[in-house]
Amino acid sequence: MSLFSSGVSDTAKRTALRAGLTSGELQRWPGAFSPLAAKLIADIGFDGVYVSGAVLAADLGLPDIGLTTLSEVTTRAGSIARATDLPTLADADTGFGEPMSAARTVAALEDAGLAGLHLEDQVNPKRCGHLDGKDVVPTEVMLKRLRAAVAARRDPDFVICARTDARGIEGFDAAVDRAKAYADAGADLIFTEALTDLGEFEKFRKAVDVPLLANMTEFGKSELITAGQLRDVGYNVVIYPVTTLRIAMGAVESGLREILTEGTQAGLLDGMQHRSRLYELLRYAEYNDFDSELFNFTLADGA
Ligand SMILES: C[C@](O)(C(=O)O)[C@H](CC(=O)O)C(=O)O
Ligand SMILES: [Mg+2]
Repeated sequence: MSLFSSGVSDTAKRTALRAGLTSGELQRWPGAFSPLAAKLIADIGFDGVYVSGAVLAADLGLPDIGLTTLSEVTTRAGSIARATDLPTLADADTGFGEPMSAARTVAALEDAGLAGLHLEDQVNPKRCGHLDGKDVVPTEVMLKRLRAAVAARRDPDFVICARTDARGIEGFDAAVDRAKAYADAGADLIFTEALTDLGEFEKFRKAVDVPLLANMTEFGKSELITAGQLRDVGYNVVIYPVTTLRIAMGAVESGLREILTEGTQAGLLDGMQHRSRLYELLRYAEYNDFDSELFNFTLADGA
């Protein structure tokens, strides 16, 4: 029975994530801004779920500048991970402090049912990797962060992804050098932040032999490259971190404006997720196995 939480064990999800990384197929992980969005991502047929730090902060009404705490991230990421049978990777920013905090972050996210996390080499306070003015710590400092994280891991299948923000600061070659050092320190996956175009993704792929993750965030420094192109150059994972939130908020904003001017939401019904689709995603009818009084209604046409 997997109504109340995922039917797939944490270990099986981590094994699935690792199998995806070595499958030779591009793994596609959209960001889920909520547990419900994670259910939709699985239903549509994606390979995994991403929990974005930027989205988690925005959802709390905050900018993505390292204000969110380990507890906030663990609680929300855990709720998202539990809502789906897919593996979920969480954005752990810089690890919420010094290396020992990065280690504790691994323990907390393992306990919360995540399949993996990523740690980045930015200084605190961090900022979005696609903004100017960010900075990175020396390689040695990031290696301490990573080694602490790797040492804290109890499930050997829990994936530790290292993100380098160095491309926009120290240049492409420095980013490659850092990626190699991070892989040597035990990172299973490298997040190549803010590369500019397909040529750079291709060059990065040729320069290292560890699994690579591409960030297709909108309105940033990277050209929006298709899954087919990323697959062809040999990338292993693509995330669409903020995309579902941007889509939803775009629709919410225009809908709110229409309600304000028209005085009704009647013209918006076609664009809405129908009540019946929501109930399908929530598996509402199956809760009847516990209590047959729960789903004893029929939905009115057009309701
Ligand atoms: C991937 C990212 O770390 C995130 O938190 O989702 C962000 C995305 C964004 O702000 O567009 C980042 O690239 O820094
Ligand atoms: Mg982030």
